Amino acid sequence: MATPLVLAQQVFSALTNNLATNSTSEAAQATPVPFPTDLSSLVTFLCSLSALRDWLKLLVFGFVLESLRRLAFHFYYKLYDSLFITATFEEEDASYDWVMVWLSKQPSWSQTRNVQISTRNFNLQSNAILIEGEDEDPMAAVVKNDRKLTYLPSVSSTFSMWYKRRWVRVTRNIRDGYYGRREESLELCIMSWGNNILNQLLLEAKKEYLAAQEHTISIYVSDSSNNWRHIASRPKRPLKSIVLDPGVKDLLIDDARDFLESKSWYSARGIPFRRGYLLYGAPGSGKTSIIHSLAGELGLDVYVISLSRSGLDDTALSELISELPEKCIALMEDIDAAFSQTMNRDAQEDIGQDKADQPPRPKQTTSKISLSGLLNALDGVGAQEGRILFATTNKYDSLDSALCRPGRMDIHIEFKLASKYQAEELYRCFYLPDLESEVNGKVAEDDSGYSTADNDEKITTPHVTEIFEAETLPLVDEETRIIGTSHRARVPKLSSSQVSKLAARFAEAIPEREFSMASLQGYLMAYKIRPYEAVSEAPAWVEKERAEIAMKKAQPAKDSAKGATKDT
Ligand SMILES: Nc1ncnc2c1ncn2[C@@H]1O[C@H](COP(=O)(O)OP(=O)(O)OP(=O)(O)O)[C@@H](O)[C@H]1O
Repeated sequence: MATPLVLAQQVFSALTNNLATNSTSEAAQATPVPFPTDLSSLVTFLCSLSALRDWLKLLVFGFVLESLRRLAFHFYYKLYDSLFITATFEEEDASYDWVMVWLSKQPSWSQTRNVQISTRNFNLQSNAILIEGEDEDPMAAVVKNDRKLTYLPSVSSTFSMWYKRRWVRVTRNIRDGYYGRREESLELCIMSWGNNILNQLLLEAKKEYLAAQEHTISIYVSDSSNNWRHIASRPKRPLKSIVLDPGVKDLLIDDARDFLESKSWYSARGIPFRRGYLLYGAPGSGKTSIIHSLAGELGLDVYVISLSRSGLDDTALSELISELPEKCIALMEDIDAAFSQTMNRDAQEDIGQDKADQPPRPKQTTSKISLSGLLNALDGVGAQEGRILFATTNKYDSLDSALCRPGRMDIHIEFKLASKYQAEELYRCFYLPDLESEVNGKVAEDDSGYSTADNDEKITTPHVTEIFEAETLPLVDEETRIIGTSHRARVPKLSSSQVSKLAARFAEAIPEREFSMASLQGYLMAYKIRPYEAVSEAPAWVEKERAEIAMKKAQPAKDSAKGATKDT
């Protein structure tokens, strides 16, 4: 049997003979080359083969070339990194809006030859962004809050601009995200050694944005991918415009303010820095309104957690709550509605036990949230510190006591139907013009809502209704009937003592705790410019409403009686 050494020698001699045949050297053909036995002679031997030598040269040359290329790129990126700061902003992030608004305000954009013209307001109230000269447009003065035009960087193109004597390259990209969704991003590349310039730019953009948002609150909801998404900015509602029983508003605002200032107190005692308020009671009594108003007063954004959102389960809810920012209002409206069955831990046992003589009714749930999932999300390890939770419900008694206990819901406030006091205050809110000026920080003389009519002396007479009768909408023709009041009509100028007197009379006509504030507001809206009639016609309205409510109550009884007759 041939040993490996013998085999190697045979292969070697075949190879050398072959190489020798190809070469022209006769001598090489005649004298066989001895097989090298040590390493150095093997290398010398290999190098003596010219083809192999060429391959080796090529290999070394390629290696050196590739190394040089890599080195050059390495130094290029190093230099680029130290010369340029690159920042990317994703569309769903708030910082994207800041920078877009900031960019739209840069004068250099109006000089650019390739821009996108947009009417998007980036969640701002209209006039925060606008193109030069738009304010001088006479049309803009008439239609005050129309959509303003802005210059924006066009998509997928690159622009250069100067910021504080630094060269900045702006690129706006669009790519296809999940589920075919279009995802936008913005890239700023600033030529600067230090990071400070990026911080300055961001601070400037944020400051400008927040200044423009001063009179608004931002509302966020969760989207189908379980991310918080900004959906709207609403004007702040003045606390004054919400009429609650005496002391309720003060209690809420003082408590929330004190909580926000007590972070160190909580951490010193190891108590989770969270506060929960449960507002319950009659529909249309101002629960949601006071929450939005408080958000404005405290300068917090509102994050609406819709427990009945499809696809929301315990894990997703936990994730959502843990992603709340520090210091915000989390709002869970109609907390009972996520669970169509009675919302307590013994719910399973309750199923079908409403009526002993009937077969159990299968109860449907629209939500995948369980009560324990909700409780864990509210105060589990992932729950955000510093948040204020507001939950509202019309069915207080159906809530589980675990959900309502202090630590989760620290303060429970009942909202009842309107008292006489609330009716009186609501009337005053409606007809006193001061409130309007407080909201906008100026007197809105030409706003149709509360501005004065130029026929003062006529209006203050007791026969004022006749004047306004003439201002209501005329009949267009014989057949067309229009019900309502023209918006061109003006409310009469009333002194505060007159309003007080009328408000007291109005409150007299409204029964205690029988109607919701929302229905009273609806009634007063119909008499927006007729304060005297709002008072004189209130008793008739009360009777009409009572009759309607009685009829609605009687209807189900009638229907079931009809059903019973049919069955027999
Ligand atoms: N106390 C109040 N003061 C002033 N306006 C009120 C008050 N209560 C209700 N309203 C008005 O009624 C409307 C409905 O109010 P809101 O949505 O706050 O009631 P709610 O109690 O949250 O009702 P629901 O329980 O049905 O959600 C709003 O337009 C609001 O302006």
